[in-house]
Amino acid sequence: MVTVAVAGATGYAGGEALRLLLAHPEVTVGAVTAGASAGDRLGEHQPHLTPLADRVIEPTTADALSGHDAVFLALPHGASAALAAELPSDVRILDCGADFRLADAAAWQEFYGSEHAGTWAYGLPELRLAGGGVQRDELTGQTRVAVPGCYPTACSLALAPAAQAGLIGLDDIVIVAASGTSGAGKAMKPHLLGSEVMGSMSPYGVGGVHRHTPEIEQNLARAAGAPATVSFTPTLAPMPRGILATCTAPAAPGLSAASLRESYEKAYGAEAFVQLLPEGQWPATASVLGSNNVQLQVSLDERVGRVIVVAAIDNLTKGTAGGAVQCLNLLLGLDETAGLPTVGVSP
Ligand SMILES: NC(=O)C1=CN([C@@H]2O[C@H](COP(=O)(O)OP(=O)(O)OC[C@H]3O[C@@H](n4cnc5c(N)ncnc54)[C@H](OP(=O)(O)O)[C@@H]3O)[C@@H](O)[C@H]2O)C=CC1
Ligand SMILES: CC(=O)N[C@@H](CCC(=O)OP(=O)(O)O)C(=O)O
Repeated sequence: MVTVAVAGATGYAGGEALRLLLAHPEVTVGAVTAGASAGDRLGEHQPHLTPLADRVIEPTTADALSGHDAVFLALPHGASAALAAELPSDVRILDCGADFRLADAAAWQEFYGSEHAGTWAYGLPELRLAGGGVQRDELTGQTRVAVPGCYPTACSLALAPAAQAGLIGLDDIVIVAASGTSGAGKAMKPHLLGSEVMGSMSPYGVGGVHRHTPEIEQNLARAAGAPATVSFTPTLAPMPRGILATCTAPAAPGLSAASLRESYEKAYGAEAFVQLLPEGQWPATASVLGSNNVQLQVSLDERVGRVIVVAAIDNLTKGTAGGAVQCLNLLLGLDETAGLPTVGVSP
């Protein structure tokens, strides 16, 4: 058994990590830590995590987190670097925040407005890479992993096979994605009040300013082996969980619908968590909730010459905590699927 501590245990990402870790056959949950809620019982904040209801939340310090085989950091952006520096180098750290996701320090500065902390191995195992590789191979032997953002998980897995195979143009990629409100975390924000969100959908971060834009571009450039530019527009949907990403790009000259589909079958046919749906069936967030699955459908709009890929994930499972557990399994040499649900909870 390995012991895993969770920092940010009272938040949405930390809570989902604990839900999954409690069901993991090789894991014992160690320290649970947070910020202002330190000293409370975990059950006051995460009543669904019944086996841990009486655990007392500890302050988030290196002392509380050290002595574990692995640590999940589910803290606000900017909190990870200082903590990670204080933890022994052999402790596996899975950072659910953004601090170490980008390789380009200038892009970090532009989109996050702070000093770049560095770059860790990127935790999206199924990401296809130029030259025929796959990101999972780069995770073996690592002790520090940057878990992807929720939108980049859905959007990158949607378009990477086409980018890798040269089936799309890289300079006119357009993505519109809807997210459930848990993507924004638990902290109170006026635009997330129930009366603002229920029964309404609205865009935010419009005009190329959302911080996931450079992360998606980075992933697609790695898949294609050439720079990619993305117009990304997120929208807020009146549901607690789920992301539905509609991704389109110019089709390469002469591309047929059959060869497009074939390239996705080839890329993801052996993946446990990525399912290309049967022709005519479209992804829906309700079909993936609570599971670590990514459901995809591809189409060729021959009239305008564009490839369309639609992807659905649960932002808290595959989009954060499930992705982190998947990476933990790889770091530990366990079955990549250990402890991870592939069955959802619809409706
Ligand atoms: N929600 C999502 O879908 C996704 C989230 N992420 C990332 O995961 C991380 C956590 O997000 P999320 O769970 O949504 O956020 P929440 O706001 O729901 O939770 C934040 C957690 O961090 C703790 N915390 C806040 N400030 C401090 C501090 N100064 N010191 C120690 N602990 C602190 C909070 O504890 P307390 O209760 O005591 O305040 C809480 O446990 C973020 O980096 C986010 O970007 C990544 C992908 C998707
Ligand atoms: C609905 C909503 O607000 N979603 C969040 C994305 C959450 C996510 O993936 O988080 P990090 O990159 O912050 O880790 C947003 O758009 O900022």
